[in-house]
Amino acid sequence: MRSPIQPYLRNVLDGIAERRDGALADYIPELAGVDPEPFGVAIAMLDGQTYAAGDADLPFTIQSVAKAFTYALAIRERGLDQVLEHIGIEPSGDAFNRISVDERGRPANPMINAGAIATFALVPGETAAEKFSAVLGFLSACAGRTLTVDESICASEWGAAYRNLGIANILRAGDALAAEPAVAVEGYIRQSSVLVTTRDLAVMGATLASGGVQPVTRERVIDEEIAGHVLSVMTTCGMYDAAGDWVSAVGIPAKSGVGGGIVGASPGRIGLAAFSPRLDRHGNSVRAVAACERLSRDLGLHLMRIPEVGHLAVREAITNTSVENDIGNAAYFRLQGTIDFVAAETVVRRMSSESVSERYVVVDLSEVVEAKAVALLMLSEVLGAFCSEGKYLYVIDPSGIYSADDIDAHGLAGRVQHVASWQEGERVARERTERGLEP
Ligand SMILES: NC(=O)CC[C@H](N)C(=O)O
Repeated sequence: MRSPIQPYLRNVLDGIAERRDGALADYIPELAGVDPEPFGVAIAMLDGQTYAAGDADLPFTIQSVAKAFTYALAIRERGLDQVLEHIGIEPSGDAFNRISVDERGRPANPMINAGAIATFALVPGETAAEKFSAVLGFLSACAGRTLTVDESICASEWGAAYRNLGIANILRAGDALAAEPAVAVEGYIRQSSVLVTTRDLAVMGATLASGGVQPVTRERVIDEEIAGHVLSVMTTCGMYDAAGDWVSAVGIPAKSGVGGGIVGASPGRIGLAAFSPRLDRHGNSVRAVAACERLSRDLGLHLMRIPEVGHLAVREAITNTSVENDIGNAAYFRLQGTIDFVAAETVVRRMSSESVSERYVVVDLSEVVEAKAVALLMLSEVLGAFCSEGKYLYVIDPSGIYSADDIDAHGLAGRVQHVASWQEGERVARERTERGLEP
C-alpha cells in the first residue's frame, strides 16, 4: 500500500507553487544566478524514514542553516559556558547581517552572521581549513552522508565578503572573536557553501528533534542537553527579525538560509525542511516559510498547541473489588503511554483518591513507553504510602521503566517487587504470606 504522506507533501507544494514573490539573494553574485523555480519539501521521522516531494533531492547551498549545527558542534567541543562567554542568546531584532552586539560586546546570538562567525572561530583547529574540516565532518554526521562544497558559490561569496569581514574585524577589535578575522570569515563562508538537499536538511532536523541522535546511523552526535539548548536558540533567533511571526505562525524551532532552505526540528516528533530560492525581506524563503506554516498546522506541530494526553495515563483501574480476581483480591492499575508530570498527576490522584481496600497492589507498566524522573518520584511516593498501610506491592515492568535502582533511590528497596505478570504476583504474594513475611 502506498503511504498517504508523500501525496500529502505533493499537495502542500501544489498549493504554494504559484507564489513567485520574493527575490534571490543578490549580494552573493553566484547566488543571484541560480534557478529561482525549484521547490522541495521533506520530513524525516525519528527512526530515519523520510518522505519528500518536489525538488527535495536537488542540491543547494546550506548558507545560514549551518549556523545552528556549527553552534551545536562548538558547544560540544568547548562546553556551553565557554561558548556563552563569546556569544549571547538574545534575539537581535535586526537583520542577519547587522553587527548586533550586546553591552558586553558579544554578538547577540549565534544565528546571525556576527554570532555565527564568532561560533566558527570557537571550533577547534588552528587554520580555517582545520576548523572547516571539523564543521564539515559534523554536518555530514548529522546528514548521514559525506557532504561537499559548492566551490564556485564559495569563491563568489569570498570575493564579496566585505561586510562579513567588517563584522569580524569589529568583533576582533572588541576581543569577541577567538580567531583572526580572515580565518573565521573564510571558514564561515566555506561552511555556508556546503551543498545539501531538502531531504538532507529534514534528516539533520530530525537529529536535533531526537535530542542528538542521527536517525539513520543511530550515532549520538550531541548530548540531549545541547540539542535542547540549540533548539531553544533556534526558536527565538533562528528566523532573524521574523522570529516573532515565525513562533506565532509556525511554532517550530527552525533555521533559514539565503540559499532558500529552512530546517525545522519538532522536538520528539520529526525533522522537516523546505527549499525554494526566492527570499522575503528578512532573507527567509517565501515558499519554504509557507510550506512550514502549512505543515505545522496540518500535522499539529506548533509547540504551543500540544494535545493534552495526560488523562489517558490510567488505562485500567480495578480497586475495591469484593470478588476475588485473578490475583486474589488485588488492586490493579494499568498505566500507558508516556508518563510526564501531568500524566503522573492523574495516576497518583487516581491511586490516592479512593481508599484501596485490597492487600495487594499491582502496577502494570507494560504499556508505558517512558516515565519522566518526576513521574517515578510521584509514583514512589504513593507506593511508599501503600507500603506503610501494610500492602504488598508488585510492578509489572518488562521494559525496565521503573528499575531496581529507581526503586532503591526512592527508598522502597525490598518493598516493591518486580513480577512478570499478574499471576506471578499472586504466586509471590501467596508464598510470602505463607512464610509469614511482612509486605
Ligand atoms: N542568512 C544567510 O544565509 C547568510 C549566509 C551568508 N553566507 C552570509 O554570510 O551572508
